[in-house]
Amino acid sequence: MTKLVQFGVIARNFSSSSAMQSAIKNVTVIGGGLMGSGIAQVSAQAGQNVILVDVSSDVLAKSQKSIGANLGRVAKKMYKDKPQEGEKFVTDAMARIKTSTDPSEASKSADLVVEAIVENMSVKHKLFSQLDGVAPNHTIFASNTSSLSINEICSVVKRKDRFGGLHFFNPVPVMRLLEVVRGAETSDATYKTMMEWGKAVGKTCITCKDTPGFVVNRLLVPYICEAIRLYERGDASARDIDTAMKLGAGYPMGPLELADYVGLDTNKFILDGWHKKYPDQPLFNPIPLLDKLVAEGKLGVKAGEGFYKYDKK
Ligand SMILES: C[C@H](O)CC(=O)SCCNC(=O)CCNC(=O)[C@H](O)C(C)(C)COP(=O)(O)OP(=O)(O)OC[C@H]1O[C@@H](n2cnc3c(N)ncnc32)[C@H](O)[C@@H]1OP(=O)(O)O
Ligand SMILES: NC(=O)c1ccc[n+]([C@@H]2O[C@H](COP(=O)([O-])OP(=O)(O)OC[C@H]3O[C@@H](n4cnc5c(N)ncnc54)[C@H](O)[C@@H]3O)[C@@H](O)[C@H]2O)c1
Repeated sequence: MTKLVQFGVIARNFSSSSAMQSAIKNVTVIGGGLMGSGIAQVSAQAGQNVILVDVSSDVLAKSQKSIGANLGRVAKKMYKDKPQEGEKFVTDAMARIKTSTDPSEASKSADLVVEAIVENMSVKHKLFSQLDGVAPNHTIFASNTSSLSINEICSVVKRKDRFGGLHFFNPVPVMRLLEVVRGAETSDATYKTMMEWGKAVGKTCITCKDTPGFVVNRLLVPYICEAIRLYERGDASARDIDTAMKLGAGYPMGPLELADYVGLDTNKFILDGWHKKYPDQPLFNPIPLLDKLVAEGKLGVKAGEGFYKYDKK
């Protein structure tokens, strides 16, 4: 029995110039959280058929709601004076997204599988080894990992030449960068297809080696961690640290606001993983305050509280 559920009522034909530039037509996104829902949205916006997968149907329902709202924001801008066309844009994109709780079933017709599940090597291994046996031969596998090694993630699959990293940024519909990560065995053809697909979904792509944090997170995560340490020492208030970096360095968000936005659990997963691998690097040392907040369930915006309090969505 198929577990695919289509949302959006009317499926209309869609042709977009961006969709024509990519060999990828069918994308399966695994993980329907913060990142997966954004990746599903930009893929559908670009005219691709998307299956969004999560273990939780509640998460999928929440994703569906947020994708609808975010598409509405995009449509408002794109079709300022043409609300009917804006409405059609939203309906068409929504109709291209199906949801599923069965990763194997959902990968059977995929040209590309983008994984955006929890930042944990053994959970990612379990998923990819399961999918390797069921996805078609030509299917490219990609991970949206923030910090784990692409070579290590793909060690469990046979298709190492058809595996790479596609690292998006939060919020996916807004952030223009995509880091395309080449593993040791990623083929030229796979790399080229990933770059073309990235452009087709509207991103500016850069090429990264499989090094910890690639480019952005190798710089950004130690910066966020230093801000948490500064706050933990009592050197300044959270508000003042954030104001300082917004007004003094021109960042759109301060580091503690950004930590809440990314998710304190994700920040902790990244730091713990790097500390384990590189115990002599003091920038990667554990931070007791971060550990405490995560243990208390204060994971940031998504939990309603982190360094700050938020309205629960
Ligand atoms: C850890 C990981 O591996 C890597 C990461 O992802 S690190 C995190 C990277 N991300 C960042 O650094 C984000 C930094 N923050 C920002 O750029 C900005 O604060 C922000 C874009 C999130 C919000 O901007 P802000 O001006 O405060 O709010 P807001 O006015 O609501 O949004 C700005 C625009 O984005 C749009 N927008 C915001 N969120 C959106 C979403 N989820 N979907 C679609 N559009 C969205 C708004 O409609 C608005 O558009 P407009 O200016 O044309 O009207
Ligand atoms: N949060 C960020 O700013 C950010 C930015 C770039 C990359 N990333 C990376 O993207 C990935 C996802 O991060 P997120 O912030 O979206 O996390 P999230 O917690 O918002 O979402 C993860 C989702 O994956 C689901 N899931 C877990 N195991 C699964 C499985 N086996 N099969 C299907 N679904 C499963 C969970 O139910 C959850 O809904 C992580 O690897 C993270 O490091 C995060």
